[in-house]
Amino acid sequence: MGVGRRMKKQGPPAPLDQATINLIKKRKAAEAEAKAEGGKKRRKAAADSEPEPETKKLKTKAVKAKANGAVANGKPGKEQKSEAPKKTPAKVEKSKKSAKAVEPEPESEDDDESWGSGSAPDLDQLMQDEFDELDGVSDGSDAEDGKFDEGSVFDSEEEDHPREKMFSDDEDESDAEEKLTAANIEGLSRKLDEQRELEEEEARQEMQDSALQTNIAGERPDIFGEADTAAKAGIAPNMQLLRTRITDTLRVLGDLATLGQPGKSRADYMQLLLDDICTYYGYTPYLAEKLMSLFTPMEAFAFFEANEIPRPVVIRTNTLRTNRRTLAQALINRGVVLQPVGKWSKVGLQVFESAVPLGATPEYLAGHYILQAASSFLPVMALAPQENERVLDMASAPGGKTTYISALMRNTGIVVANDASKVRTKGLIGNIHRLGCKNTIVCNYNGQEAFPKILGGFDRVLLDAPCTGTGVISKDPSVKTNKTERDFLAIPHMQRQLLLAAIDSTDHHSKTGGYIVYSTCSVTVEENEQVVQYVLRKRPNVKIVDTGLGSFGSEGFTSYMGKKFDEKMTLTRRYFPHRENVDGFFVCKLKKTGPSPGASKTNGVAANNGVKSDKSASEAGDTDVEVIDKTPITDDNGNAIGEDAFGPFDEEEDAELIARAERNRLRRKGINPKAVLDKKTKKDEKNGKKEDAAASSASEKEPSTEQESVDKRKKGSKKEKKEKTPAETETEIPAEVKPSADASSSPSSSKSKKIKKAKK
Ligand SMILES: C[S@@+](CC[C@H](N)C(=O)[O-])C[C@H]1O[C@@H](n2cnc3c(N)ncnc32)[C@H](O)[C@@H]1O
Repeated sequence: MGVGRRMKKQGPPAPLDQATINLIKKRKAAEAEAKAEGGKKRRKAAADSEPEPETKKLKTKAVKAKANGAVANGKPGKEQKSEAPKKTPAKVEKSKKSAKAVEPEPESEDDDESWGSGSAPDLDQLMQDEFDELDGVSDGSDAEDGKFDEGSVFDSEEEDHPREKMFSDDEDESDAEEKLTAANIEGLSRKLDEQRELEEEEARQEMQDSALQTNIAGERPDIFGEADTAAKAGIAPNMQLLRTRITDTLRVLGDLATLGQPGKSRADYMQLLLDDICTYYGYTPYLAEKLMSLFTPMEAFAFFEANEIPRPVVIRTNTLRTNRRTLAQALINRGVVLQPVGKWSKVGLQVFESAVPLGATPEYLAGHYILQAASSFLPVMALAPQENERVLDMASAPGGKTTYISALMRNTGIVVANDASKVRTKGLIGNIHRLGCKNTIVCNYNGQEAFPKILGGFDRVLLDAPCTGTGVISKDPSVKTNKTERDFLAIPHMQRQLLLAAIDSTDHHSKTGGYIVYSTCSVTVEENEQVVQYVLRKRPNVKIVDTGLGSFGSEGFTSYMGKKFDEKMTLTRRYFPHRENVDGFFVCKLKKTGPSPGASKTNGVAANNGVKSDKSASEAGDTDVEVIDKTPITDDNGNAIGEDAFGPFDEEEDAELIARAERNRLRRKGINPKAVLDKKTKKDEKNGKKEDAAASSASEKEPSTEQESVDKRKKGSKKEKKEKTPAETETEIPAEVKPSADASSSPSSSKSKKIKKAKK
């Protein structure tokens, strides 16, 4: 298949370039200083290239504001960060690679820089390949793709749906890049400066690291003594000292035998590290421990650090309305400094500075772009929706992914955008209108209950599940303290049920699809691999398949804390702020291979298909989940067959028909059905509970009828008995067998309730 073909050729997207943003900020600060001192030549050159002096002033202000924002964001050590960005070994390594990657091609376009921190060893060559390939692909064709992988996914789709035909007359991509770069001359003029600064920073960091090494070499730092002293003093911790102790502890943990103090175990150091991280970064011990368990101590530190830094701002061109070149030009004219997010994506733009609010430009209001985190593109790229398909976005508000799906489908087919929150659907509807998505229907259901009961048989389903948000702490630091143990039980439970519903809503006979993508913006195993593992047990009719996102990101875990997961979990993808400089994300793609087996039901909805939950589900201690697989039944050619094409029989509907038949039967016998109803049931009937009322009152509230029935039963033939409907049995049941009759009535009752629920 085409999925991943382009990715193979062009290589994975490089991480977003935070270094460039940091450098721009630093450069601006230095620029201001230099100006105060009389100015520096190279800054003047940059100033000369600035077409509009007023805009430049504004930009400088914007940068300062940004820099201040960065300082204000995250309590501890912020000043330190803004002055000399703290670099973990991983970051230093990235910087090295970045500098190397950018260096050989000074004349190349901005893209190289924006992805210059890529970790791929032969990034230059990969970039070159990407660039070559762009010539054959139109700008608009990929425009819907996100900043990162969109390009590759989109390309993968092109084999079956050559979108370039629709948009190939947009422009020559190489020309577009050049024009864009020329227009964005300021960014280009900084390139060499930035490269040099990268190298300088790298050298500084190395010196700092080696100095630190020297300090502790040959001695065993008394880290615990420091901690005790501070604790005894009862004073607020000095953040600078705390940070130093964290790095010291990390070093000791790296060589415990040499540096560890006698009598102190690894666990002691880990506990100290955990405590210090909680104090320094402001996490609850519960969450800090959970997050630390995902990494080595050193990498955990890098992760916590990355959570203190905002991710790069990225916008996605909406190709339903424009193309990237036109958009970039328009924004540059407004004083936005940007560059293409990567050559493999012709729609993503990384924004470095903006003199105007990006959420209020005329282009924004006209729906030419949407502000969208780079990682948000990944699930949609993995979903790879095709034109003319039926796609369900099960938890869709505010619609970043929905609108992307819609655009990838070129406004063809149908996108059902659902969200359980009515309030949030307002934002969703706003985005759909603004971006001009005309193939999208919005609905407001609890995904667990509504699908596939109300609607099923989709070619593809995206479940971008509600989650704890541990991947987006830089955006929402409240996650550090407001997520409790209970959340980490309740939320994964909901995610499991939603994913089961997503699977059951997918048409495994789809000629073009049959795929489900599950994603979260959380990094915990409970919300990711464990959820997938659960549904693999519950639904043997799905398997994990390649996301098509190439080697970008890390593989999902195949084991965690003694738990073993499906070996294909390596096909799932994890993204981390400190590795890829994107929000933490998880993406898993599933392929449905057959109809869902009878399984279980959650949310207290009684099973109505008579199929019991499977063994594994019971073992897992889950409540039963009702499964109504509305996958159309088709012949070998995939053509729908007769009535079954609309799905299996609806037992709830049948129950209503049976109850009606019972009322008619009573009438035929000369009995007024209403006469057998007591006042209560009459009230119920008025409220629409006719079936329940008829059943229960006939069996319990009408002694004469019941007695008559018993007499009849005594005399009656076996044949008559056999002919009785369940409702009849219920009506005429002898007193001694009432319990079972009641039991038989209760599903009917619960079914009526469900009918009403569904109707609502
Ligand atoms: C991660 S957000 C979705 C973001 C969206 N996919 C986007 O790209 O803009 C999760 C969404 O799930 C919705 N949600 C929560 N519980 C749900 C449920 N049971 N069924 C459907 N949607 C639900 C929330 O209202 C929230 O909007």
